[in-house]
Amino acid sequence: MPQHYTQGTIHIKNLLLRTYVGINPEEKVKKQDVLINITLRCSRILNAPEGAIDQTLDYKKVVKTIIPFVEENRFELLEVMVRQVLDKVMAFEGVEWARVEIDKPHAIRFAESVSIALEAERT
Ligand SMILES: Nc1nc2c(c(=O)[nH]1)N=C([C@H](O)[C@@H](O)COP(=O)(O)OP(=O)(O)OP(=O)(O)O)CN2
Repeated sequence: MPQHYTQGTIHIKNLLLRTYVGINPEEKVKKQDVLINITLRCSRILNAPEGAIDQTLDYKKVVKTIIPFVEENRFELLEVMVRQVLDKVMAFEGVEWARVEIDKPHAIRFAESVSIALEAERT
């Protein structure tokens, strides 16, 4: 007996990319690691028939959109990168809600990492 699935989320975990991010002069000439975690809610994944990739949200398309966007652009404020990545995720049809968190490892002396997270909901 099929269940009544209530909520489906896709988690893209620890996508490790390199890009220019920072306000300091040396950060504008040397790429740094950024670690991206994305959680998105999409009802299409609740009942997509087996093999019917066209009836769900293809998480590979999300990843393959984010990778070039992050690696081919330059960012100063981390929150601007988060907002712009979140906008890219929300642009996918079927995404109802999403959270993007981006870590900048070793951004601050004595701290393992600094991250900023933002969420958005389709209204
Ligand atoms: N909503 C879903 N989307 C996708 C699913 C899925 O099960 N549900 N599955 C896939 C693929 O199976 C993916 O997991 C593996 O695909 P692939 O090996 O092509 O991904 P890579 O990024 O490793 O491939 P590249 O060689 O780097 O292009 C996709 N979406």
